[in-house]
Amino acid sequence: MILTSKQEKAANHKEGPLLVLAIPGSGKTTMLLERIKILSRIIDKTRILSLTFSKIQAEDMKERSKDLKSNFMTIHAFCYLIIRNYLRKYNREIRLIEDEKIYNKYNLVGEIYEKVNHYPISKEDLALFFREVSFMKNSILDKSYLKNIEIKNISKIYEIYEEIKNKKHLLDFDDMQVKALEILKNDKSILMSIKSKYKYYQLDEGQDASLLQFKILEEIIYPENNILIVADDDQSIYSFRAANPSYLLNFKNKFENSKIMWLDTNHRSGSNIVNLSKYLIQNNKLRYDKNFIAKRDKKDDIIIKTFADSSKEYQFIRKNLKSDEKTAILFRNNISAISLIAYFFDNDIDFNVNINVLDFFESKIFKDLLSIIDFSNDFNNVELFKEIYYKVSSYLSKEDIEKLSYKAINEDIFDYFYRIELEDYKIDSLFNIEKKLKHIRKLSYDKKISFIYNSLSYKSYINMISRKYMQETVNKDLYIESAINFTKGIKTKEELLEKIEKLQKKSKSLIKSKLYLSTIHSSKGLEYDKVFVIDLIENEFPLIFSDEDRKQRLEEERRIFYVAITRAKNSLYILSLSKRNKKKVKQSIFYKESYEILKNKR
Ligand SMILES: Nc1ncnc2c1ncn2[C@@H]1O[C@H](COP(=O)(O)OP(=O)(O)OP(=O)(O)O)[C@@H](O)[C@H]1O
Repeated sequence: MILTSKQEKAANHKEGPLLVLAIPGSGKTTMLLERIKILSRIIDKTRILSLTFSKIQAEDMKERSKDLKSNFMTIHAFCYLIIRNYLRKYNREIRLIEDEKIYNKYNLVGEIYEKVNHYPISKEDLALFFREVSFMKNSILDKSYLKNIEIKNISKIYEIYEEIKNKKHLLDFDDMQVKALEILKNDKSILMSIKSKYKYYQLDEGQDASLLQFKILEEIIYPENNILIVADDDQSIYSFRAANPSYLLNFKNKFENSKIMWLDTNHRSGSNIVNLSKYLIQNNKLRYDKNFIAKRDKKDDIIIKTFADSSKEYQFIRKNLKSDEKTAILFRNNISAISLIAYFFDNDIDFNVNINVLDFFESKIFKDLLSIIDFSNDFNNVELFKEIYYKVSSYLSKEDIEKLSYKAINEDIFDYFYRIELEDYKIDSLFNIEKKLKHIRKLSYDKKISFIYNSLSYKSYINMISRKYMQETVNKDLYIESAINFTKGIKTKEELLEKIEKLQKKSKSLIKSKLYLSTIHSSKGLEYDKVFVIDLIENEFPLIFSDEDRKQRLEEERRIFYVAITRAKNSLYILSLSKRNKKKVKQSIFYKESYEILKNKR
């Protein structure tokens, strides 16, 4: 491969700080790997440290550099290395509680929450707790940040969590970074040992790094500041994880003698894809303006289409798959994968999938639906009834429910309510619910779900639930459609669990297929011959839950779409639907913007 003059100039950079701002496919990673080769003529390769944000990217770099025996690491792995040095030096022990089976951070916070609030924490609050604490630590904010988070007694829970970790020498991933910075600042000998190990530093995907991560870098590169950072502010899609691209906008002031260079030639995609991405991202205002040059001669194709429903969309995808092309089907919501997977299962099409499929089956909506179905087969079950009575408009109060403690174990809940004192309107609603639940017993799971949603008032309940379930409320039709598609024709719970297990196994297995199903976030940094960006529907993509910072959020969503379309080398498909769960839906704003750009062939 012959490097362009700009790539060559960047790859030949040696001393001092350099920021390379680049467009997608401009060979950032290619240039970084070339730079290792060039530097290794004057220094041992192991003295060059290449850092990146995600494991997938670090693996990709390693894979692409095969025989370049250099150091490629995620920032987290690097922090772990610093901590290991520290532990060895002081003969101490620290335990990671990130993914330990029994004693992990989730169990620990769960226990603390229950002690403080006297009831168990919900799955959603647990995820929110760690998301916000991580954001706070990565942004180097103090704990007053937590005051505005909607979790009961969060500050107290946080303090106890920190105290226990301190006492028992436990660390989670975010602590690892905080601790690494603390060690570098306070322990000169460890700092010096790291400094003497490496001479040149490179950071890929710099737009994803947080302030805390930049501070760690600053400590180790000082005073030579031999750092090369490559970044594309238009591909910054991790603001929720405290990515801080504004640090880079300040690069010139931060480092004396720093240089900035631009890589503006796209070597990946054909000219149609490059042009579309160029004009599309210009709809964002908060960005560096850039040049876009399309280098490849090979003709590329862009197809933009709207289908009546998702099954038509899948049929179209299937018709356009070729087994010898590396192909990605990319989506904004990981829930989008569920129906697609069900379709591929039914049609014996092999694929790789990199999402945690269990998230869907553990989601509130899916669990609620299963509880209602389970109760329909077991009218004696008080525990199940307590979970569902307010989700199917029974009008029963908490006091009514408490009376169930007087019910005989084998007595039917409905019969019990009919024989005790209860208002007429409640009795009427119970008659109705009983009749409908008996009706669904003989239906297959997909039909049960459709009936529960439409005729058992679950739809009204889901519209009213708390803001914490915004994802479910906003995307309720996607959830229901996915549940219906996945359970099509399934008659028993055993059959359903079997299918979920099969899917789980599949998501963990290594397959030779060239077809990848992925969220857009996980596709960053990667490339495919053919890319389908699916489900471009208003409300589903952009996915914005509140009006707060709407403008910025929309720009971040547009960057996500931009990452998706710039993964394609030869063919790009932009696909939308006119119906979701049999309801009319509108095309995403990004679909419309793309359509306009393509129509005007600017
Ligand atoms: N000088 C070049 N000549 C020909 N092909 C090149 C050149 N530089 C890079 N490429 C090719 O272009 C594609 C994109 O390169 P690379 O993945 O390094 O880009 P990137 O800037 O890291 O992309 P992104 O930011 O979109 O992830 C790769 O297939 C690579 O082999």
